[in-house]
Amino acid sequence: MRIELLSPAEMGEADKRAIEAGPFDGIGLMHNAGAAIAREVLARYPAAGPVHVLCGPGNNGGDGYVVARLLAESGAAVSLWASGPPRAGSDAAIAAAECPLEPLPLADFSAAPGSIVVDALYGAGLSKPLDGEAARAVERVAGLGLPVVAVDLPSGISGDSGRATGPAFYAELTVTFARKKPGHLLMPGRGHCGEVVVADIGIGDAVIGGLQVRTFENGPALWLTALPVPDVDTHKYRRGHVGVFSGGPASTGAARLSALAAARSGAGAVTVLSPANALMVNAAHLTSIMLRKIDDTAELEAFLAERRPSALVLGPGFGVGEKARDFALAVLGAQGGVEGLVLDADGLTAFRQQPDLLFAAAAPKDGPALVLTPHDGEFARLFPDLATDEVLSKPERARKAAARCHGIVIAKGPDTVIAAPDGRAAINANGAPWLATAGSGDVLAGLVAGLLAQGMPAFEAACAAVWMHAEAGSHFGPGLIAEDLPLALVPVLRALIAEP
Ligand SMILES: NC(=O)C1=CN([C@@H]2O[C@H](COP(=O)(O)OP(=O)(O)OC[C@H]3O[C@@H](n4cnc5c(N)ncnc54)[C@H](O)[C@@H]3O)[C@@H](O)[C@H]2O)[C@@H](O)CC1
Ligand SMILES: Nc1ncnc2c1ncn2[C@@H]1O[C@H](COP(=O)(O)OP(=O)(O)O)[C@@H](O)[C@H]1O
Ligand SMILES: [K+]
Repeated sequence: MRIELLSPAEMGEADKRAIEAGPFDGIGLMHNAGAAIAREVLARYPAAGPVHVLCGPGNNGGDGYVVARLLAESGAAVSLWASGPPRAGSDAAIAAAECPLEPLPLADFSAAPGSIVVDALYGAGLSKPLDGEAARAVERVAGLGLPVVAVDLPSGISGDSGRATGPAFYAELTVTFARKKPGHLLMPGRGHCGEVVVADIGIGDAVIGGLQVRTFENGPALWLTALPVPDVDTHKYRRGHVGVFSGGPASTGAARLSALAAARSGAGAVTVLSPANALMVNAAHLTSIMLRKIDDTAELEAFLAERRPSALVLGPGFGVGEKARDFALAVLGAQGGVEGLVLDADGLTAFRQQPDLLFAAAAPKDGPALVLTPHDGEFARLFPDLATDEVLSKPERARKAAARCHGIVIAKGPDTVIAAPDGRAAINANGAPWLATAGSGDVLAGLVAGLLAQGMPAFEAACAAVWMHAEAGSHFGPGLIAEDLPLALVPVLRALIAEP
């Protein structure tokens, strides 16, 4: 799988370098792009009524002129609507000159029911919200309920951020070129794209490789080789030991969900670290998972020294306060052995007044890795300036947050972004809304810790956990509750670790 996600600027650069490298010049790439779209339209809508191709003034429109010509040559009934002529001397102007159809003014756009729309108004070059005749065309197409095939991106959607700053088409199918763009995976863009097909238009892998892209679609290709598989001669403590802090007697379930997920991920041993007053309730619900009393920092330090856990989860159901801060700082300051700390939920909120205290503690390079798993609300508590910066895309926010906290940030949601301080970012797109259920995040936190404990590098562990969690949830589907997720991980792991 080709997992790089190209920003519109990187796509422009790829285009330029591909033209320099040959064999295709600009109009050659445009012919390939138009041919790929025409092929998809003919394959998917073989009995289609009239096809209406809407062309903008740039190269996205240029692709549209190629599509219109090819569909007309194949015998389809095609109408061409343009918002104005392409710039003289551009590739789009060549494509328009090659197209025998006379464009009608976009302002007059109308279509009969049963028609299909090819949206070639704006793609990578979208620079402002759609307005005027383009906005009206979006409205009319939606009003008529016509299926839309988008060229590169549905017009109105930013390829960088997935945002719709104004009206935007809802496509049934989006055909993009060379690689997906972040806007195909980020919300609301993903919801506008329908199915996304990536067409090869002659931009080689070497060209993409030369761009040093730092944004990826999350999937096994990004981390499978780092996924821990036990050696034949392993023993349970070599498979990693995870400690999960429990809250008080009325809020212990979240920690047990994390603990179960850590165990299912393959950690050899998991211990719930419980305050004395919650030991009985935890004991009543734990079997393979161990239990230990920890009420203060001294007891925590004794546990770290004696039992040498390799990763810890702090936050689910824990309670917000000084104890959460003290424990997190004690884990981050632990000498040797601890691979990582996953801070979730209350563990994040506990630092809302003094986020710098947390970030400074995570700064030393030889200390435990810090992984933060905020949903939008928690993100805003730790990074209020980034959360309210309307210019930043979700990956840009997560990257800046990761650099600031010296840790991995898992910015959760339907389009979870995982970012590392070194600038890598992955966008996850295999989730489903069934995952939006109480306790689902607790399972994710445990899963990350389980992988960290087994020695997986933090960015890869975070990406793998997010993908497996989403895969388990979307396979399970309707009726999912968080208790189901740890067991639902089993078939996902089995498929990933299957013998070749
Ligand atoms: N590898 C590539 O980069 C290739 C790109 N191709 C096509 O080229 C497209 C990019 O072309 P362009 O860079 O010309 O960009 P667009 O065609 O997306 O936009 C063209 C121009 O419209 C103006 N504009 C943007 N948003 C507007 C708005 N809301 N209202 C009014 N005017 C607006 C901009 O100033 C921009 O210069 C891609 O999306 C793709 O379809 C293909 O031809 C094949 C190869
Ligand atoms: N609409 C959605 N589509 C896919 N995944 C979602 C959606 N909404 C939430 N999720 C995922 O579900 C989990 C919810 O975590 P969180 O908000 O911490 O809930 P909780 O605290 O109840 O466990 C996250 O992994 C998030 O990415
Ligand atoms: K488009």
